[in-house]
Parts: sequence; structure tokens; C-alpha cells
Amino acid sequence: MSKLRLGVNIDHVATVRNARGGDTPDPARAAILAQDAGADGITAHLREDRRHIGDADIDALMDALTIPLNFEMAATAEMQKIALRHKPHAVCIVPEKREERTTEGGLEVAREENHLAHFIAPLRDAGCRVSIFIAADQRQIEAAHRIGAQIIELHTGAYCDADAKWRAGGCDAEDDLKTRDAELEKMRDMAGLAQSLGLEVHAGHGLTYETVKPVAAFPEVMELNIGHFLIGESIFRGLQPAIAEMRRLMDEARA
Ligand SMILES: CC(=O)[C@@H](O)[C@H](O)COP(=O)(O)O
Ligand SMILES: NCC(=O)COP(=O)(O)O
Repeated sequence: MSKLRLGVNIDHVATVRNARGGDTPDPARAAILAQDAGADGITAHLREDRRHIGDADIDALMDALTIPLNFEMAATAEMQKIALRHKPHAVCIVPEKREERTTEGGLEVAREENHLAHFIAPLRDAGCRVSIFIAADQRQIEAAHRIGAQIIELHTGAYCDADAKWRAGGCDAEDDLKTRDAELEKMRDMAGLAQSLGLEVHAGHGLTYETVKPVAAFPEVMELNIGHFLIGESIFRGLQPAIAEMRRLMDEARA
């Protein structure tokens, strides 16, 4: 099986920095530490409301990194302009709702096919690999293929949420386990479909030490993007050991 890449998302280093409005902790410093710890790439999501990463962070990451940057952004003209200025290795198009706490679902591709095909064409022409953050849904994946995306990133949030509910052990624990396993099954099937269409398959959102292995074991998945949990875990064990443990679990699942 091919080696599974780990993309470390450093957005939530910026969340902590922004809580005080100063310069620390610095997301670019975290990205360099992640790079030194063996991350295969760095992911950063420039939200329209700049609630975590800001424009200057993207400048700093582009300057500092020797590993690829996966730039997550909404499909807006402003973001397209920023991406075209920087030409990161990859651009991942994500849905964004102002009032959401985190990215709630996958991009609606099927209904926006024409618009998105035109939107991603200049990004591809500029040499960026275009990825679509997507639910494990056949209709959406086929549409992602038709618009010319090279990659899909499966949203693992529903699986992780169901796993957390099951581990909490409420009175619906049995149903929660069934939901978790059904989400996993859906992702497995859709990873296979995407690969059969020639799409590269990535996955991420909400992954933890407890949830990473079943997803890492899908042979179609080439890259996992993991952030919030790793940044939280780094408070307790340090960023580099936190990343090393994730890497170990991914390798174990892949062996
Ligand atoms: C799209 C995605 O999953 C990531 O960007 C990640 O969750 C960090 O961003 P938010 O926490 O702002 O959703
Ligand atoms: N695209 C998913 C990502 O970058 C990381 O998400 P999370 O681990 O911060 O939830």
C-alpha cells in the first residue's frame, strides 16, 4: 500500500493567538515545527471572516514552508484572487457558513456544477491541484469529477461525531455505534468510487487518535488532514510528539 501522507492543519494555533489579538502563538512557527516533525504538508483555511488564519499568515506560510501548502478556501472571487497570487501546491474548496462553529458539511457541487467548473479552471491553469471538500455522496463525487477537480477530501466529521457519542456511552450507544459504522462504510464505498473515476482521495475533519485508524486503513486514501485535535493535544505533550503519535497510528493502520 502507498504511504499515507499527513497534512497538519495549523488553523487553531491562530484561534489561540486571536483570543488575545497579539502575535503569539505564531501559526508559521507551528507549521515549521510540524514540518520538522515529519508532516507531509500543511493545511490552512483562510475563512472569509478571518476568525483564525489571516492573510499575513498565508504570506508567512508560503515563505517559510518547504513542504506543500494545502490552502482551504470558499469559492469566492476574493479567495480565488488570493490563491492565484500565491499559487499554493493545492487549493481545497470548502463550503462556508458565517454562523457555523466549524465546517459542517461537504461542498454542494452537483447544484453548482457550472459555476464551480469555471471557478476552478484558473486555479488548475495556475498549477494548483484542486481538491473538493465533500460528503461521502455519489452524486457530489461524480459532479466533482465532471468539473475537473483532481482530488476529493472526504468530510470525516459525521463519523467522528458518531464515534464520540458512542464513546460517551449514553442510552443510545448501540444506535450511535451503528451510525458510526454506517458512516465509515459510506466513506469506504465512496473512496472506491472516487478512485475508480481517477480522483485522488483525501480525508479529514475531527480526526483523533481514536478515530484515525479505520480511515487510514482505506487503501484509496492518500492523505489525511488533521488539525484541531493535534493542536489541542500539543498542549499536553508538545506539538511534535503529538504529530509523531498520529503518524505512528496512521502507519500502524496502513501496515
Ligand atoms: C475544512 C476543514 O475541515 C478545516 O478547515 C478545519 O475544520 C478548520 O477550520 P474550521 O475549524 O474553521 O472549520
Ligand atoms: N480539512 C480538514 C482539516 O484540515 C482538519 O480538520 P480538523 O482536524 O481541524 O477538524
